[in-house]
This record gives sequence, C-alpha cells and structure tokens, in this order.
Amino acid sequence: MNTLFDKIWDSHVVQIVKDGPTQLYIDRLYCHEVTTPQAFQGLRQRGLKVFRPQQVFAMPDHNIQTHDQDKPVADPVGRKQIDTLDKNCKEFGVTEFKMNTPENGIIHVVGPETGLSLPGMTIVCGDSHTSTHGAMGAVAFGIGTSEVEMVLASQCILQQKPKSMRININGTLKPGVTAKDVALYLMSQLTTSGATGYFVEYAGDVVRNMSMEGRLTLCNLSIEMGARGGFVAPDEKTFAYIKGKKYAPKGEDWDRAVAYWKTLKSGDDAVFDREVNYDAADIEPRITYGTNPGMGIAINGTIPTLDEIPESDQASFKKSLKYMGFEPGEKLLGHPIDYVFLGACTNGRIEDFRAFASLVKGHHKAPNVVAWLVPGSWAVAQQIKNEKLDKVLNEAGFEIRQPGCSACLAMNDDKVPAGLYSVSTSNRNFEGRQGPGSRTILASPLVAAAAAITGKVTDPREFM
Ligand SMILES: CC(C)[C@H](C(=O)O)[C@@H](O)C(=O)O
Ligand code: SF4
Repeated sequence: MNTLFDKIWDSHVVQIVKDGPTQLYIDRLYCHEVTTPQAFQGLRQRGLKVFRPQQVFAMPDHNIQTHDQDKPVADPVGRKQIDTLDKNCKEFGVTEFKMNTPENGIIHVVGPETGLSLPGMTIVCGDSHTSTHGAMGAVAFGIGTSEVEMVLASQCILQQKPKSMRININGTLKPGVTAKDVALYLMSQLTTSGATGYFVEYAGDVVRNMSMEGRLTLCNLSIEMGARGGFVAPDEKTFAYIKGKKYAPKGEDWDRAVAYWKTLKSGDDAVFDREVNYDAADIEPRITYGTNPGMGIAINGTIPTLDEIPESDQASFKKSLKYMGFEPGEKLLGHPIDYVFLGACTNGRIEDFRAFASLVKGHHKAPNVVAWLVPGSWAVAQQIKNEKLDKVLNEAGFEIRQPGCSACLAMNDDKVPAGLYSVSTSNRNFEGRQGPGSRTILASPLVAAAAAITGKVTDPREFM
C-alpha cells in the first residue's frame, strides 16, 4: 500500500468490474509490425475507428534489415508485415515513424528518447519488453494482439492488478560492472520466474546513481525475471533526460508536469507484497552459460556442477549445456567465440556505444570475430557520429550497421550460424534465438567489446 505502483495504477482506473478485472486507462500505445496486423484487421471487421489516434505511435523495427534500408526488405514475410503497418497507420490516422527515416528505431529506444514515454503514464505495446519504458517512472507492460485491438478501440485495457515488489540494490558498483550485469545478477538470484505476478520497483543507491540508459537496461530485463513490468521512481535525472525532447511538455506545461512528477514516489510507509535486498559489492561483470537469462555466472566464475542444481531442474540444465556445448563445472574465460552483437532495446543506446568504443579504442577486432554493431535508433546512430565514436570504432576494425532489432531475434538476415557462439548484449539466449542452432552468451557492452578484440570470453577489466 502507498506504493508508487498503486498511485499510478489507481489514478488510471476507469472502473473495477465486480469479481473481475480492472478497466485501466492507457496513456500511450506503441505498435510494431509483428503484433498489430490482426488488431487493425479486427477494427476493420467491426467497423471501428482508432479511438484516440494521437496517443498511438507506430514504428516497424523487428524485420528491418540493418543495411540498404533504402531498399525494400528482402524477406517476403517481413516486407508484408512492414507494408501492412504502413497501410494500417495511413488508414487509421496513426503516426508512424517509418523505416529508414530519422525518427525510426526500436520502439523501446525511440519512446524514451523522443519524450513520448513520460513519468506517471500507463504505456502498453504488443511486446514483452515494453517494461523498458518503466525507467521513465511509468507503468509500462507488454500485451497481446487482442489487447492491442482493445486499446486501439477504447484507449483502455482489462487487467488484473499485479502484486507489488521492491528490489533494493545498495552500495557502490565495482568498476566494469554495468546495469546489464546488475540485471543478469538479479535474474540468476531470483530465477526467470522469481518475479512472476509482480510489478517491480527498483530502488536503492545503485539505481539512484544509475544513468537513464542504465535504468532503461535494468527495466528492459524485468520481464525476464517473470515480472509484469519494472520501473524506477522519477527523479531530477529523469527530468533532465526528458527536458527538451521533441514530444516532452514545454513551457508552463513542463512546469506543471514536473510538479506532478515530483509527487511520484512510494511513501516512506509503503508496504510491498514482497521486498528483496541486494548488495552491489556482490556483483561482478557477468555472462550467461545456458538457454535462459537466469543461467548466468560471474565472468571469472564456473558453470555450476550437477549437484549444485536442484533435482527438478537437472534435466533442463543438462539439455541446456548440451545445446551450448559446455560442461558442468567449466570455466568460460578464454572460451573462443565467433560473433559479437552490440544492440537491441537492452543495450543499443548511446551509452552502450560509448562503453564499447571506450574499451576497443586502440585495439583491433579479432580476425575470427564477426561483429554486428547495431544502434537502437537513427537518433543513436546520429549521436554516434556527433561524438565521432564511428571513427574510433572504424579504426578498431568495426562497422556500424543501420538501426533495428537485428540479431536480437534474427527476424532479418543477421543470423548467427548453427553451433557458433555469439556474445550478445541482447536479453534472450533461448535456443535458436539468434538463428537456428545459434549459441548465445548474454553480456554487457563492455564484456562484448572485450570478446570482440580477443575472440574469446574475456574479463573487460583486463583492458580498463
Ligand atoms: C515479436 C515480439 C512479440 C517479441 C516480444 O514480445 O518480446 C520480441 O520483441 C522479442 O523480444 O521476443
Ligand atoms: S530488440 Fe529484441 S527484445 Fe527488443 S523489441 Fe526487438 S526483438 Fe524484442
């Protein structure tokens, strides 16, 4: 009670159906090409309009190729989805940031960076990583296609209220430890189902001291702990990040908005359904060794042995290691890798490119490594140029590709071949996620950079 989650949720309740769900008002709906075709088709069949088109923003991101974006997408299924989104947005009067235009990018990168995702909002999208927008102090969560249709038609959704959970991380992070490592650590502690049924508030010194980009990375991974969403209470850092952004409130509206946003925090007496505490000192740069994001270790640690795994999980543990080609008890430092992917809504922001560039500066990409560096949006791509990071990266043997989801889920042609290892800054290491048979090791941009220059799993602190 008296949590920030309650405040935002309760202020959006339209009505509570007796013995049923809550009708919740939605401030912002984002649409991408994969999960919206049937939703628009549903409206068409029922003869409905989009109720509040000014609150809906669409952009294709999943199927986009990361080169030659001036040409149509080669894959016919992908092309059809993108064309359908274009057609639907035109017909229903929804603003679309089209492929290969300066406003396009991955929804979860573009929303925050344009000031479309703001504190206190309810934000939904037919995409599980909508939790990312929680970093702005919003209640943001993924929904299904039939729910997208519901929101398009009514700007409301029917939802059961989740339980609330607070995760406090206190102390100071060691050098080389990033927001991604914090998230990977939380998942290994809580498991991928540890936060199921909860909406998480992230708090504590580490979160307060984290940059907005770091908070976006942390909130992005909430869903991988099973949470419905995760957020950070807005503070001065949030306001500074939003100020001046294209869609942010201006003038008197800005002052009014900030006055309201300042009230958005959990009360000192707030009671959570669950509260857990972690110490920053326990967190090292991390990697995953298995096929879910919770199967992770410190970079200089060892894969657990079978007797360390609960009996009920041993079969899936063995299957996972077989898929990955690893042995129980193995140390992964020094293990050869083939691909490196920097990008995704997890780590495709400017700070991630800065981190990667800072580490590879003065070194050279290992000859055996294929590296895909994919900015999360065209704005990030532009910022990379403004900061001349492209020069640093080119000198170190790296090329920057064009924005999109790319190898995060390999719906385009950026696929890691079967059996090969990819150190990836994305958020999922499921079987086949980066291409059929691909083997994904999730990591931070610093760990990815260290692997890219040595061709092996490497502790980035060796280069710091
Ligand atoms: C395609 C989409 C439905 C999916 C999601 O919801 O997360 C994708 O973005 C992903 O990351 O797997
Ligand atoms: S970058 Fe990856 S996780 Fe993010 S929306 Fe795209 S496919 Fe999903």
